[in-house]
Amino acid sequence: MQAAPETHTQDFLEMRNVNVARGDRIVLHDVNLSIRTGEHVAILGPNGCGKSTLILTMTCQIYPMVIDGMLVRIFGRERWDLTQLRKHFGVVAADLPGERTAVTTGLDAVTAGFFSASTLWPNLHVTDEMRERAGEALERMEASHLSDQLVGEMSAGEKRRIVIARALVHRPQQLLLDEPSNALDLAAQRELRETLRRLAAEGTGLVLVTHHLGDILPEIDRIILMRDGRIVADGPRTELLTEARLTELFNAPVRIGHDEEWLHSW
Ligand SMILES: Nc1ncnc2c1ncn2[C@@H]1O[C@H](COP(=O)(O)OP(=O)(O)OP(=O)(O)O)[C@@H](O)[C@H]1O
Repeated sequence: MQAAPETHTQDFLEMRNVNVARGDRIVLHDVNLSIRTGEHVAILGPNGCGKSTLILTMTCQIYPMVIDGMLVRIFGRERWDLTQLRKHFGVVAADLPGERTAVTTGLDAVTAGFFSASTLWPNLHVTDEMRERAGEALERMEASHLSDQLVGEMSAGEKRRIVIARALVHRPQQLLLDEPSNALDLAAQRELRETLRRLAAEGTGLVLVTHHLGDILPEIDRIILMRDGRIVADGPRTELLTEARLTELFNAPVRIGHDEEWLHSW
């Protein structure tokens, strides 16, 4: 059975006057941003411009500087118990979390997502409902056949499906993905795009950080361009995904090719 995402009537995100320091430097400056629940957004910008920091701020893994007028509201609330908040969106990390046993299967790795753990350590209390929902998440990723396969023996593309399934166990309505196609071969990139399109069609909002225009699904209509820790443009793809805008953003010549609704750059 396919699980529908949980529905939220509140905006996924509202940020006002957000400044974030890392180390002894301010790396996000005066960010103002709203994202509706279920909205699809791609964030682009040169290395080090603050994209991952912005995602970490959205997921409350990093906190902004406390200044007058600063606001971060997630699903309508400024204060969250983090364990509760994690149930409301899914975060697709670059890889599965590090430590696991030699016998961690696909189903174990996905079920461990309920505990933000790398595997099902003996002290974790796994309920039948958790196993069932982990099975549903694998099904949604068309990855049920990976349930019993050892994670250590999976290909990069197969592991990426497991990583996304983990992020889906709480049936989130918003999924945050930071460079999801990194290290994937051409077939696995294609699989990933098809997977994300399916999730988008089911109503899961995608917030995607990427360096590859090919990752920007036709469903993603809103583009945010960042440079030097600032949002420098926020608007429709037709206006922002142009050679002129990207050449200016990356300070280097960017050429864009079109293949129906898809773009690629070189
Ligand atoms: N743990 C850290 N401690 C101190 N500074 C950091 C840390 N992580 C990142 N930074 C700095 O914060 C700035 C923004 O980094 P961030 O990772 O958000 O950029 P990014 O746009 O995601 O880059 P990339 O495209 O290379 O992944 C960079 O100048 C980086 O050097």
